[in-house]
This record gives sequence, C-alpha cells and structure tokens, in this order.
Amino acid sequence: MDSFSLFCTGALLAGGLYWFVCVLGPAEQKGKRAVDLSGGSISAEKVRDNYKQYWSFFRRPKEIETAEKVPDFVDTFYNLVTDIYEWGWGQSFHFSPFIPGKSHRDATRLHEEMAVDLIDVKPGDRILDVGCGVGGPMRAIAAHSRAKVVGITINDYQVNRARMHNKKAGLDSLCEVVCGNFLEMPFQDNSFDGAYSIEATCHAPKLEDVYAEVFRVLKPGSLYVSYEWVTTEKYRADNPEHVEVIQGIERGDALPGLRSYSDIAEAAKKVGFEIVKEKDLAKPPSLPWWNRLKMGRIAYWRNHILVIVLAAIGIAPKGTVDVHDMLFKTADYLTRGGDSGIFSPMHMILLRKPKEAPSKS
Ligand SMILES: C=C(CC[C@@H](C)[C@H]1CC[C@H]2C3=CC[C@H]4[C@H](C)[C@@H](O)CC[C@]4(C)[C@H]3CC[C@]12C)C(C)C
Ligand SMILES: C[S@@+](CC[C@H](N)C(=O)[O-])C[C@H]1O[C@@H](n2cnc3c(N)ncnc32)[C@H](O)[C@@H]1O
Repeated sequence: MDSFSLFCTGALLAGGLYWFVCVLGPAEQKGKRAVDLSGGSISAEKVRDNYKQYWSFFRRPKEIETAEKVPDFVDTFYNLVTDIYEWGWGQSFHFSPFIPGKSHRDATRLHEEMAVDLIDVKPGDRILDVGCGVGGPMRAIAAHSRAKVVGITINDYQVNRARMHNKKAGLDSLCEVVCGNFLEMPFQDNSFDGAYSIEATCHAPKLEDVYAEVFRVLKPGSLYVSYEWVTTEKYRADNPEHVEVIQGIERGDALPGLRSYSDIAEAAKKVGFEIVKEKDLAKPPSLPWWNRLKMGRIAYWRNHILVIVLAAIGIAPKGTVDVHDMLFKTADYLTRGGDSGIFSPMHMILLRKPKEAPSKS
C-alpha cells in the first residue's frame, strides 16, 4: 500500500472511531459522553471489586439479612451506574408513560410536573425531593412551580453532578442538594411545605422507615406524593417466570425486595399519613412506559461494544463492562415486567400529614 492509501485508510478509521465514540456514543443526546464514563466516587482500579461486592450482596434480594447495610450498597450501586444512566438515559433516573408525538424528554418532564402539581405548592414554598439523583426532576419542578427544592441523595458523586447541573441551568438559587440517608434525614421536624419521591423509596428495606422520616419533616397539613416501584395484582409468587423477572429487576436495580402494590397505603397509614389518592399511573389509558427501553435495544448493543472497546484501551474503568452488562440484562427484565403487567414503577400515592396530631387514647 502506498503512503497516500495508508493515510486515507488511517484517516477513515480515525474518523469512524470518532463518530462511533463521540457522535453516536450516547443512546440519545444527554451531555455525558462515553469517554467520560467513570465509577463515580470509586477510583478506576476499584470499580470491578466494588461491582463484585455489590453483586454478591444483591444476588438474592429477598434473603438480605443485614438490612442496615443496604444504604451503603445502594451508594456503591449509584457510584457504578450514575454515569451510564446519564449517558444513556439523561438526568432524570425514572420512567414515564409513553406519549405519542412527544419526545422522551417532554414525557419525562410532564410526569415530574404532575408530581408537584399534586402536592399543591406555591412559589417560594420549601419542598423536599426524597432520593433526588442528579436532579433532573428537581430542576423541572423548581422551574415549573418556582418552589425551593431541597434534594437528598445517599451518593456524594450524584450531589456533585446535581450541583453542577443546577448551576449550569441557572437554577442553583432554587435548588439545594444534600448528601444523606433518607432513613435518618438531617432536617428539622415540620420544616417542609411539601415533599415528593420519584422511584427512590423502593431502595428502603422498610417503607415505613422512610415514610416516617418524611412525615416528621413535613409541616402539618402538607402533602407528600410518591411514585413507587411495586408488583401488581397480576404477580403470582407461584409462577416461576414471574419470580425470575422480579428477581432480575431487584438484582439489577439495588432493591432489597419489591413490595406489593397493596402494601403501600398500609405503610403510609402506619406512620400517621392520611391517604388522599392512590393510582397506578402505568395502567391504561397510559401507554407503555417500557416502550423507551424496547426502542433503545439496538443502541444498547452498540453501547456495549463501545464500553468494551473503551475499557480495553484503558479509557473506561475495567469493571464498567460488567456494570453495563448487568444493566443490559436488567433492561430486559424491566421490559418483561412491563409486558406481562406484573410490575409497575409508577404506583402513585398522595398523602397528607394531618393538621392535628391524632389524640392518644
Ligand atoms: C428507578 C431506578 C432506575 C430506573 C431507570 C432510570 C434505569 C433502569 C435500568 C436502566 C438502564 C438499563 C439499560 C442501560 C443500557 C444498557 C445502556 O447502554 C444505557 C443506559 C441504560 C438504558 C440504563 C438507563 C437507566 C435505566 C433505564 C431504579 C434503580 C430504582
Ligand atoms: C432511581 S434514582 C431516582 C432519582 C430521582 N428521583 C430521579 O427520578 O431522577 C434513586 C435515588 O434514590 C437515592 N437513594 C436511595 N437510597 C437512599 C437513601 N437511603 N438515602 C438517600 N437517598 C437514597 C439514590 O441515591 C438515587 O439518587
């Protein structure tokens, strides 16, 4: 081959690689690039070990005996997945019903705005985002309601990402992010005018514990809405396929056991909330929330090849391939959970802290 052909071949290969990594890299355009994938606060050489520890802890979610260790492993999980989520999904780490003619971004925003509309807040109110991720919902909600949103997440890498995004969006005067455990929140009693949680309380080993904390920090008379991950009335514990799907969802999403839809209101009543409304937002006429996962399948294959290449050449931490592989399989379990109707990630419950404390008899 003469030097001109060699040059052309090299340029073509380099151009192709640039296109594959930097242009085609994200499943959709989000801001995080494939070349920036990291293990969150975990140093690159420890990513694989942390993944193995995570995996052996959550392998059999229903058999986790040490519930007090769950928040630490959930923290590890978010160190491992936060960059991949941002790269392949965006800044809002949740699902939303499919809306024909609307982009995923718009459908996501509408699902978030619905939460704050339900809790009836006024501009200037102080509201709590329980399990805020990197703050996608928080920013949409602050911009829509002009309320001041305080978010809490167990993962310090997410705190930094969220603060950076808030600043970039010019919303840092309305959005504050705190690193902490939602099972023991660093907030005063009766200090919030409202609260919401979007697909986050499913990480709590006992739902009552997180609901009790939200109850404590809310002002009397104020509202709390939660979008819960649940098994539906179609789930049969004696059906091996149902069990496989639910276990697959639990393992790949750091869940210490999914709850049944019928347990949610019970937990809320137990800590003193009044039930205002309860509705599975995934049910018809809503269109499938899992459409987006199905539509992304080819992109996830491409992403997997990209992650393998980036890890092989030392740009991404080695364990990223294992983490991506786990998410790839989890996407399939979630899709099967949606298709079969045995799982919902948006069982909505709207709760009120009573104005008067119930009298002790
Ligand atoms: C509420 C939770 C997270 C819900 C979703 C935001 C995430 C659940 C599964 C994730 C993903 C699966 C497949 C990934 C794909 C292989 C990769 O190439 C790009 C990112 C994914 C699409 C990733 C994105 C986020 C999820 C959809 C839980 C944890 C309680
Ligand atoms: C799936 S993400 C959802 C994030 C956000 N609500 C959204 O929709 O983008 C779950 C969030 O809950 C947080 N979380 C889980 N367990 C927690 C705990 N014990 N204390 C505080 N945050 C927790 C995680 O750190 C993560 O930010």
